[in-house]
Amino acid sequence: MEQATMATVSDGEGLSSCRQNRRQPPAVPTGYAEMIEAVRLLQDRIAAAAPDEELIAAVTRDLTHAAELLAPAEREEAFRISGFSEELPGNGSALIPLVWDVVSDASVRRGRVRFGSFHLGENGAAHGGTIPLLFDEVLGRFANSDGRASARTAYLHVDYRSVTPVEKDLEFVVRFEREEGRKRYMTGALRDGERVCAEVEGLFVQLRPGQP
Ligand SMILES: CCCCCCCCCC(=O)SCCNC(=O)CCNC(=O)[C@H](O)C(C)(C)COP(=O)(O)OP(=O)(O)OC[C@H]1O[C@@H](n2cnc3c(N)ncnc32)[C@H](O)[C@@H]1OP(=O)(O)O
Repeated sequence: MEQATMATVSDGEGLSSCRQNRRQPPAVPTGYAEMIEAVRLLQDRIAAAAPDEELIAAVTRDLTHAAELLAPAEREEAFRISGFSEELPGNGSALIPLVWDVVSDASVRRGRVRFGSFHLGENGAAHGGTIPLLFDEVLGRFANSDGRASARTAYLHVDYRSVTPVEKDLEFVVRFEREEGRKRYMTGALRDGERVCAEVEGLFVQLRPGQP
């Protein structure tokens, strides 16, 4: 049985990774980032398409074939790559809106994000559920950074200030406000240029030893 090891991974910017309590994921194989990009593109194309029956049948056949190819490569969570690889845009998860250019110091983290057609709600605006998804990801990673023990989201309070456009590069900023015992208080904002799209306040609670 493959053995996982505990490890701390540097993110290359002098900040400790949030992985100190997790098993180190496998190295990212050549071409993996491109595969996830292809999944993102597929999600966006499916969301944007109104295909006819012939095209639906062809796409279903090819997707089923791709799923069959991947089946033998399934691994336990500790050995998976998608969603766990901080070196990849969006951590290699096609669920999370694409996040990149992330820079941070001890108390502020900034980056860019792009919601695709996959995340569309209506009228060019991102679905309301995708915005807490983004915030949970970027606040959660920051809350778990810098050598801290694992903490989980206790609450996220999201204020939708104006519409969040899809297919446009947006900016986010996240602040590590304070730490009180096991509680880590975070805030954040998502902007389209000068316009505030959404704001968030979140509490992350450090897990007790053995807490699931
Ligand atoms: C490399 C890693 C990268 C990770 C990035 C992604 C991060 C994504 C994070 C997530 O999405 S986690 C998944 C979503 N969250 C959950 O599934 C959490 C489910 N809930 C729980 O597991 C527990 O409720 C939780 C761990 C959050 C808290 O339970 P505990 O039993 O440990 O807390 P406890 O009752 O002892 O409370 C500890 C303190 O927190 C406070 N607290 C807990 N929940 C609260 C709440 N909801 N609102 C306000 N305060 C809260 C509580 O009042 C108390 O304050 P005091 O110390 O001052 O007394």
